[in-house]
Amino acid sequence: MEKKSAVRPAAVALDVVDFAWPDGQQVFAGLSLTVAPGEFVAILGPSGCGKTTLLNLLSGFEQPDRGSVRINDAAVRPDMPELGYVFQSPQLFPWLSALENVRFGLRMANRLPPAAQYARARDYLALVGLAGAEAKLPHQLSGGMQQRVSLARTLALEPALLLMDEPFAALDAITRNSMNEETLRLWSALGQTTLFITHDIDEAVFLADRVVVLGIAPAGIARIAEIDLPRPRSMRTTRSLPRFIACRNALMEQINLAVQAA
Ligand SMILES: Nc1ncnc2c1ncn2[C@@H]1O[C@H](COP(=O)(O)OP(=O)(O)OP(=O)(O)O)[C@@H](O)[C@H]1O
Repeated sequence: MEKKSAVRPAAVALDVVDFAWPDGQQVFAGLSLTVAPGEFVAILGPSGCGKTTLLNLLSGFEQPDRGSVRINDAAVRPDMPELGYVFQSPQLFPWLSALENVRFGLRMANRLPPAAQYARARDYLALVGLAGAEAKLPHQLSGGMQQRVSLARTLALEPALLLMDEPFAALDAITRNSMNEETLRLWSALGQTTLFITHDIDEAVFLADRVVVLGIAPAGIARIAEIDLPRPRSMRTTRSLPRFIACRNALMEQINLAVQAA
């Protein structure tokens, strides 16, 4: 697929980050992680280990008590144009068409005249496989299609860093598999740095260049696994590779150890 944009992917650096909630619960102590421009990193870990908190720190919604979170060498702020988010629920406006939902972010960013906003919104809807669905309202779309609209809305802003918080957790297994392939197709076309939170070990291994396993808070990073499976990846071939199976079994073991250690 042809590149749609000249996204310059962002570098991410968390440097010895401490974070506790106001009630005193420590989630991270001395957490450090760097993500290279264009890298796809999955964050995996048991429930309550701090995955969403980590994303909130990376997006500047929460501030560390100590240490720093930097995007392209600048302290992160929630309004940075580099940042794009995709959440578990598509969060579409029910009264706006698919096209207007995608255009919404562009309208808010106010960087393009209206005709160019519509052109770009159409482009990104087509890119996620929804050409022809422009006029549909969210309730006329399946769950998977709604999540595609949400993805198109975020991608249309051409973020340098895409933060995805369990984006496909609410979808059925078949739709989820096709969204995983779609995510890789879009990532290789657009090239943005991506951090993808998931509970699902297979999903993490299938998608990522590296999988970061978090232990129960405040353990921080329990393991970082390099996933050197060949790209492009597909469900059918990648998931049956012996290396895929070995990698996911090793990660499963690691997560079990993290849970037992808590
Ligand atoms: N706003 C908050 N105030 C106080 N504690 C919080 C808050 N949000 C989360 N926590 C606590 O911080 C810890 C980490 O929560 P977080 O939601 O980041 O975990 P998670 O790994 O994303 O969990 P899950 O996989 O279940 O979504 C948990 O113990 C949680 O109870």
